[in-house]
Amino acid sequence: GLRYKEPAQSTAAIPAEVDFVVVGGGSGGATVAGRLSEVSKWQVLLLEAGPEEATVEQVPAFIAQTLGTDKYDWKLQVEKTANDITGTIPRAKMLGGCSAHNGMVYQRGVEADYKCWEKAGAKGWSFKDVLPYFKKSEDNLDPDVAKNRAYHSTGGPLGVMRAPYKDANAHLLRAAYKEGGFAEVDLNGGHDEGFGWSQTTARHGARNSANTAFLQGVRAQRKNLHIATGIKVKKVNINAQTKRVESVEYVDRKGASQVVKARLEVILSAGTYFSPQLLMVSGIGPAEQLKKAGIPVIANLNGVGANLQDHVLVSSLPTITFGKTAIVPTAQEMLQHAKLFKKGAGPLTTNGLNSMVVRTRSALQPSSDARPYVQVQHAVGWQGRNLVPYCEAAVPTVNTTTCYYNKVTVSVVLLHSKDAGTVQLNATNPYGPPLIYQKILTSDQDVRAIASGVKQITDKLVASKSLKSAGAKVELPAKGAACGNQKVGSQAWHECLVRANGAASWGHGVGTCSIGSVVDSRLRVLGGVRGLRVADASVMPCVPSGNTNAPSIMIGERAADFIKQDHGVIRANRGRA
Ligand SMILES: Cc1cc2nc3c(=O)[nH]c(=O)nc-3n(C[C@H](O)[C@H](O)[C@H](O)COP(=O)(O)OP(=O)(O)OC[C@H]3O[C@@H](n4cnc5c(N)ncnc54)[C@H](O)[C@@H]3O)c2cc1C
Repeated sequence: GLRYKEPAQSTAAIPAEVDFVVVGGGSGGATVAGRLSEVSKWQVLLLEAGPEEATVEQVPAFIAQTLGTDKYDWKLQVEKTANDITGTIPRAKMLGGCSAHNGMVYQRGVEADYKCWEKAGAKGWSFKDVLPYFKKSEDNLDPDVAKNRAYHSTGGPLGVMRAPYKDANAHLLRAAYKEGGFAEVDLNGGHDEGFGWSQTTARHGARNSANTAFLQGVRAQRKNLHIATGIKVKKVNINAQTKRVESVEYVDRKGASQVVKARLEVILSAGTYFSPQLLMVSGIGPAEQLKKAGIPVIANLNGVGANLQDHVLVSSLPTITFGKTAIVPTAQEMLQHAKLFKKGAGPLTTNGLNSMVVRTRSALQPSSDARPYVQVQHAVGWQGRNLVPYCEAAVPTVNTTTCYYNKVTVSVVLLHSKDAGTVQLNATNPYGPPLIYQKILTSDQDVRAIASGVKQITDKLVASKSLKSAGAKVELPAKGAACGNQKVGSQAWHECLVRANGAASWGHGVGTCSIGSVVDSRLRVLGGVRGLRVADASVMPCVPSGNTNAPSIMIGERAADFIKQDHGVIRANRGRA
């Protein structure tokens, strides 16, 4: 019932000249392109390096199918440094960008996050300023959530809903967090701390990426919207005298270099790792780096590639093995699930235990910081016996067991770190992958804060009567050899485990083209450059206290409004254009 078909690839011709070129069709770019193309007199071209969105990812139970694949993932490598953690960073390479393969969790962050943005120079980006743009996109499909009109709205292009299906183990987890003293709240409804069924970017039980929300429905009708996938942009051509953007250079499907002229503006939405690289190869960035790579300097902006902030997932985590296996379908039931999915119901509509989110302060985070430092999500897994996995029967590329599980890893995440990393140009191969230097757990403060978060959550789960009485077993994080002399379960033991077992990026990198140092508050590139903006996660000066897709889409919404205002299409106001 679920035979998988790859989407047809676009062969659209690329015009020689347009009004706007948007580079990158991810959360920010798809939103900008969709919104700009509402103005019928404007010719808008969206260039995306990856293919069309992988349809398999539209089934929430199959999230992460495309992670690590050559076709749909950039598989970025982190550079090795003496005391830092290396590894790969997943980054989607397809229309929809990371919104097409992420965990679907919809979070906006908290008010204090946007205070941090304003403090960094992002004037006019307080929570009060950005809320209308979150609401502008939103079509909240849960009436009990949507009725809170101060925070939510309906009718926007982006479906937001809780997964319609929750299995028995998810309910058990809910009981455990309640018992642990967490308030069950709407984490997008003005509450900094608490827990709840997570809101997800979905409609009718299926994923709603920025592509399916902002482009898919209008693509065929809008003759002024040109979308070309499989097209990698090489650089932006900027007049060295006037510093005005003239055109975009890209590699066509046959591998030849081509140029498209941008009459009004170019908007870079290639994401946190590629937007700064594109600026640098186009002559905007730290002069020293550009000179080393032989690139003529148009604007010496030291902020380009700096301030890389991310959420950090530690490796030493508690696990819960449940007494019962959730969702073990027979062949007959699998077919039933496929039929239910078409109606927006059943187990295929859930992103697994990603459907439960906890956000809290760490007991050992800096007390002066109003932002919560700890978020908890859950990664399901299988432990025990062999079986023919459900997902594997349905789709060809599978690396998940979301479809059934008896075990969950409690994913504890550090939301704010002391140090920031960098994205740098590779002087010997400036057009190849950029050099990524992360700063993960490089300070004692970070280790203390996250170890305390793991301890807080673990202690509550271990003490949970609901879990115990249902036969679930909570196991402490695996013991590192070096931690034997610490008391098991103590803060010192948790800190030791965090140091011994390491951590990784949670895929939420931001900040490398920050408002205030690379772009101004209207997202225009600084340094006297004209006709160039950045609109994606890279402009966030501080990483939000929550997943970063919704803020990236909000940035896309604002960028489109700034452009419409600056070109006299709408008046300078907030909310709907
Ligand atoms: C595995 C994973 C799970 C995540 N889970 C969640 C979650 O559950 N909830 C959440 O809110 N956030 C999540 N995130 C983060 C969130 O999805 C991202 O922060 C957000 O999508 C970033 O949007 P963006 O527009 O900045 O970049 P992207 O969405 O990455 O878009 C950039 C696009 O530009 C294209 N591009 C790059 N270079 C070029 C070029 N030279 N020419 C043409 N195109 C180019 C890329 O192919 C890509 O499509 C997750 C991220 C990952 C990686």
